[in-house]
Amino acid sequence: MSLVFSYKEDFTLESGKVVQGFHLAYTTWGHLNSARDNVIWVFHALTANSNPAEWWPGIVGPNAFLNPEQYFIVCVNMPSSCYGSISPLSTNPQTGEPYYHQFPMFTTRDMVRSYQLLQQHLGIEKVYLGIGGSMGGQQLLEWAIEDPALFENIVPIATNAFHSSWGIAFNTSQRQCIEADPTWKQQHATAGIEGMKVARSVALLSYRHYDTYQQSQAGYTPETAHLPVDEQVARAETYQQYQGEKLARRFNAFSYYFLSKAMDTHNVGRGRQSAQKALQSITARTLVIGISSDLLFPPSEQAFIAQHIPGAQLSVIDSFYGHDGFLLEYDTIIKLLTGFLDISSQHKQLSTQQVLINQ
Ligand SMILES: CC(=O)SCCNC(=O)CCNC(=O)[C@H](O)C(C)(C)COP(=O)(O)OP(=O)(O)OC[C@H]1O[C@@H](n2cnc3c(N)ncnc32)[C@H](O)[C@@H]1OP(=O)(O)O
Ligand SMILES: N[C@@H](CCO)C(=O)O
Repeated sequence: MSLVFSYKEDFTLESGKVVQGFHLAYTTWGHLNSARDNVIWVFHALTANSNPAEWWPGIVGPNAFLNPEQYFIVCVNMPSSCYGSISPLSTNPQTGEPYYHQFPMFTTRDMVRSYQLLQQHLGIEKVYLGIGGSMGGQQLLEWAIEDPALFENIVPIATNAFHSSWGIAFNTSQRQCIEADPTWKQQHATAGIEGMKVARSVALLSYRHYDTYQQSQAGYTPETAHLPVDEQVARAETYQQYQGEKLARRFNAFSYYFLSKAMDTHNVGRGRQSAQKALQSITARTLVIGISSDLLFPPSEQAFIAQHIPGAQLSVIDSFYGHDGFLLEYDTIIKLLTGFLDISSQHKQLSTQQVLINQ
């Protein structure tokens, strides 16, 4: 069910800026059981939406591993995204016009603080499993630190505790692409869209891997393969162009810009002594998953997370997809989740038995 949560009060962001209310588009699927202990909270990454069945169909959906028959599944469209939550395209109550460039950036911590208000609204006191990849994993870690008692299990995938200099450099280059678009300073919803196409093609270089391109984009497009060498067009060339066009059909340059800024500021250690200390405060059972060929969030970042969360397990999936493997390696992720959650439910039964025996 697609829903919208509206918060009417002032909401103060980490930056000190105040938004006069906000709204969150979210999806719920299934029913909260009487024990209120079947909640799965899924966090989406940069350009996805609040419907995980669309972008994680192997993992979430009817008859899938995370299914609405068994669980109450919640996913929120992150603030700044153009899929229904407060964003640069929303009306600024102070001017009556869209925010556009004046949008107050939501950090990953601000996002989580907005989700906490939705959590209260939904009457959720416990989350059985929090799961998310990339920027979704960043929010999950923030929340597991903000409110350690909330999560029973967490599975952060292909993510980090603070965004790396390498990641910030990639994001900066992408914002430079948008800034170089002559329409970017204009006040309309499609400003910067040509720049965003180039930004996406730069981003693809960090989401894929040398081997992904070698295996899926070798050679020349069939239409030009017979032409003289100076007229041939490489598959990798049209692929890069196509990916930019494809995103421009469904996304917005303002959202892209502010989300990439938010990712850059992600640091669970901010105001908490250090990232290590912050991670140490997590009490949820934790499985951290990495992708062996991830150039953007390399496995060393997941090793760092697992090293500092008490009792955390680490699994690295051997994949040639690169960072986007977290969206594509369904079968392996499900295998890992099965092992991890089986043990969790055994623990749950055990602790219930212990409670009964103690009584
Ligand atoms: C509201 C929503 O739609 S949200 C749901 C969609 N988006 C998201 O969820 C965001 C997360 N998902 C993603 O980032 C991506 O979908 C991924 C990573 C899961 C998969 O990426 P894809 O782009 O689908 O796969 P891949 O990299 O193999 O590219 C396939 C596409 O490129 C095209 N393509 C492949 N090679 C070439 C080439 N040489 N030249 C031109 N086009 C090419 C294919 O025809 C295909 O096009 P299509 O998507 O229009 O069918
Ligand atoms: N490919 C992902 C971003 C990588 O985290 C997306 O478009 O959301």
